[in-house]
Amino acid sequence: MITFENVSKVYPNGVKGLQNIDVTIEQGEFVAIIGLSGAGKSTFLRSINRLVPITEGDIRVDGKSVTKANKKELRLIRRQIGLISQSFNLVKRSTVQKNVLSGRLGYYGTWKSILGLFTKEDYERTKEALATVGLSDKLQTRSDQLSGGQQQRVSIARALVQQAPVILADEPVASLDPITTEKVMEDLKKINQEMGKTIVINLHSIPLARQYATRIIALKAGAIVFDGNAAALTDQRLEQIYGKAIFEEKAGEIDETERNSSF
Ligand SMILES: Nc1ncnc2c1ncn2[C@@H]1O[C@H](COP(=O)(O)OP(=O)(O)OP(=O)(O)O)[C@@H](O)[C@H]1O
Repeated sequence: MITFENVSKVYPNGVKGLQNIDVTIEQGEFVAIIGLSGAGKSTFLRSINRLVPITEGDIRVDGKSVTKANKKELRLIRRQIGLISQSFNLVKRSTVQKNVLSGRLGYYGTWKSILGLFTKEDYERTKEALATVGLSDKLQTRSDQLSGGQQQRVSIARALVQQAPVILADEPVASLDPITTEKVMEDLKKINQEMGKTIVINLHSIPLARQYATRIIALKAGAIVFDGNAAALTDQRLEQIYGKAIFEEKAGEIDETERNSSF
C-alpha cells in the first residue's frame, strides 16, 4: 500500500530529516510513528503525500510513485490520502457541514469547487461521516463554536467523505485532554477496523501507541530504530529510542506524566 524505498530527505539547511528508510505499510494496518521531537516523524508522514518532497529514493502509494508523479497524477494520489493534523485546519467561520463537504473537493474541477456545487450524495456522505464521529447534531454549527476535540472529529469526518483508503494523522491528539484524546483515538480505531482504512499516526504518547497501533515504528535522527508490535517494544528498546532520560522522567514525574498521558 505505502512503500518507502531507500528514502532520504535532506532539508536545504543540511538537516537530515529521513535517512535510508525502507519500509512497507500494508492496507488496513494501524501504524504509530514514535520518537523524540525532531526525530523525523512529521517529515516521514508528510513525505507520503509529498507535502515534503524527498531528496533520494522513491515512495509509492498503491503502486504509484508519489515521487515521480506529475501534477495531475499527484492530485489523484492525494485524493487517496486523508490528512488530519494537530491544528485541525478547519475554516472556523464556516459550518461543520461546509467543512466536511470540503473533503469532496478533490473530486471536482476548479470552477465546481469554487461554486460549491456538491451533489446530493456528497450531502448524504457528510451526514454519515458526522454520525460516525458522533456529531450528527452539529451539522449547522459554526466550527469555531466547537471544542478542540469536536473540531478534530470534524476533521476526521472531512477525511472520511474524501473516501481515502489511507489516513495520515500528524499528532492529532497533541492539544486534547485525555478524555477527548480517547474519543478521537476510538474514532480512528473504528474507521480502521470497520472500514479497513490504513492509519499512519504520529504520536508522542507511548501508551496510546501501545493501546491502539497494530504496529509501531520508531524514528531516531531520521532512521528507523524499531519496527514491531507493542509487545516487542520493551524497556530496552524504549531506552534505545528515547535515551535513559525516559526512565528518570518516569520515576520522577509519574503524577505529571499520568495526568497528561505522555508516557
Ligand atoms: N522545513 C525545514 N527546514 C529545515 N529543517 C527542518 C524543516 N522541517 C523539519 N526540519 C528538521 O528536520 C528534523 C525532523 O523534523 P520533524 O518535524 O520531521 O520531526 P518530528 O519528529 O516530527 O518532531 P516533533 O515531534 O517535534 O514534531 C528536525 O531536525 C527538524 O529541525
